[in-house]
Amino acid sequence: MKQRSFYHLITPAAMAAVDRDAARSGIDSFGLMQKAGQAVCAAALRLFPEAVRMAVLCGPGNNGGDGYIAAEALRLSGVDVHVFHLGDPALLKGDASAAFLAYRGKVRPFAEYGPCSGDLVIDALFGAGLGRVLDQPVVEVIERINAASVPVIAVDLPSGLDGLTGQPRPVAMQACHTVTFMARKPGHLLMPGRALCGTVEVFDIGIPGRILDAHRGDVAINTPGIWGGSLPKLTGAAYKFTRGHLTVFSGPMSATGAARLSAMAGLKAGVGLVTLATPTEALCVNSAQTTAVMVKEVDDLPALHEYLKDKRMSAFVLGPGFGVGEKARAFTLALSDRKLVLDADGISSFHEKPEDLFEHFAKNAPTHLVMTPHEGEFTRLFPDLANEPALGKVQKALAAAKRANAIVVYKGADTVIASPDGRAFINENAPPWLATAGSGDVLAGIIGGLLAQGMPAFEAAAAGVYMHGEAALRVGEGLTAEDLAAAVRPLQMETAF
Ligand SMILES: NC(=O)C1=CN([C@@H]2O[C@H](COP(=O)(O)OP(=O)(O)OC[C@H]3O[C@@H](n4cnc5c(N)ncnc54)[C@H](OP(=O)(O)O)[C@@H]3O)[C@@H](O)[C@H]2O)[C@@H](O)CC1
Ligand SMILES: [K+]
Repeated sequence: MKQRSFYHLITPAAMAAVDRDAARSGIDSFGLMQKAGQAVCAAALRLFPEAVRMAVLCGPGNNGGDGYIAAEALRLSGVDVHVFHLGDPALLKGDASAAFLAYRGKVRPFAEYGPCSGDLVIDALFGAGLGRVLDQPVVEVIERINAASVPVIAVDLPSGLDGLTGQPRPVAMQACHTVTFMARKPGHLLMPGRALCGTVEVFDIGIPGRILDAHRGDVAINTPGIWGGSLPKLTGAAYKFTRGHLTVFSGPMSATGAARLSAMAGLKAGVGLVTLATPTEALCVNSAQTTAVMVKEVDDLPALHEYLKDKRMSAFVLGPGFGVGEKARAFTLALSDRKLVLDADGISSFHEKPEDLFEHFAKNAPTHLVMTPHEGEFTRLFPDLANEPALGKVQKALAAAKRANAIVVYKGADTVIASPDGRAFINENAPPWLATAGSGDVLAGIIGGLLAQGMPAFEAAAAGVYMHGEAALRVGEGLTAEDLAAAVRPLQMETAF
């Protein structure tokens, strides 16, 4: 697929390999550095023409080299440039050394830099080559710059930010703008990295696409450009039974709202029929509150087995408001050969023995289980992964997906959708106001609706997360989960570019 490479992210390690291959293929690596530094200069002049002085902080590697190129270009533009070097500039090697020699201004030791009002900081300390936790003196300067709130333009990555995990090591520069090269890295999208980068500009320094493609992994931005072709298609011959039948399990009398939100969202996502499977005690309240959604009593396991005899029931959502406990476990396991979205209480019910869940779904190939844990639920089911500081959110979600043989939607401002086959997407279209009570119930319903219409599980989960973000953007700030469910729309192929 031609456009595929555009959406893929590149890890810092892969970028280093790209760098090596570019040099081997005869591309002038100093020329790349010059273009990178010039792009940083252009961003500084464009965004901060009023800066009183520009302080360029240069580190010991090629990120520092970009800083020297930018500094010289700024100096030639008449800017009052002050360069501070971390370490001994005489130790610079290769292109970075050449960039240092090309700079015609004065260089002072890093420790002499103190932020002043009117400064613009150009942060060229560390980029993709950050290999360990920062030393204390560097930590202190970064903290001082962050506390002074002077604007910072970061070269490639805010220094201290791990480009793979999006985590600070242990602190990172707070940038208002980041200029990166050729492609974003996972750390530009994952939190808190995304917030530390400010706006991210991807500048093309001219590395051929074939070299980038050779090193791209399986992590991409969650966008219709990748999975749009798998979206349900409405044909003239469609009628309600050909558009799938979603079942959402309701909780007891006192907790029915969550399941109704899921049911409504599933319907809005385009599924032909939605049934709320409800305990008898909640029948009246569910019947009184639904119109397009049908209601059916399913009280216990025998009733569920009876219900499942109808093979037209194409997908299920279990968890929102359902209640944690034995009934949730038994219902989930009874659904192990069906397409299932397991959310909320459905996930938490396996807190004590997650292996029971994993074993029952282990043989499905390809998987048709989608789990949608938020941070707390993820920790309940995968405590070892959640508490492993060396792993980023993508690696955690991928490891969980493999262990559970499930699509894992690890929710948050930077929701990661991971597949047991090693593919992962990072979502970026969710506005902050999406973090509201009931929002997760709506998401589970959308994904269930897409599963019921025949979309493969990974693509359904990714598209569901994207449509959830779109619905929140459509409603705007101050949304409630009811507004959100009502604003869900099937994604049209025209918008799936
Ligand atoms: N990709 C491309 O095609 C292009 C890439 N370009 C640019 O190159 C950048 C990557 O350059 P890079 O590989 O030299 O890494 P960089 O970030 O400068 O750091 C490495 C240095 O830091 C050191 N060091 C590491 N961690 C440390 C710590 N915690 N505390 C202290 N020191 C630490 C490390 O030391 P060492 O580990 O070797 O002892 C080494 O000296 C990339 O971000 C982009 O800006 C552009 O020029 C255009 C073309
Ligand atoms: K940097």
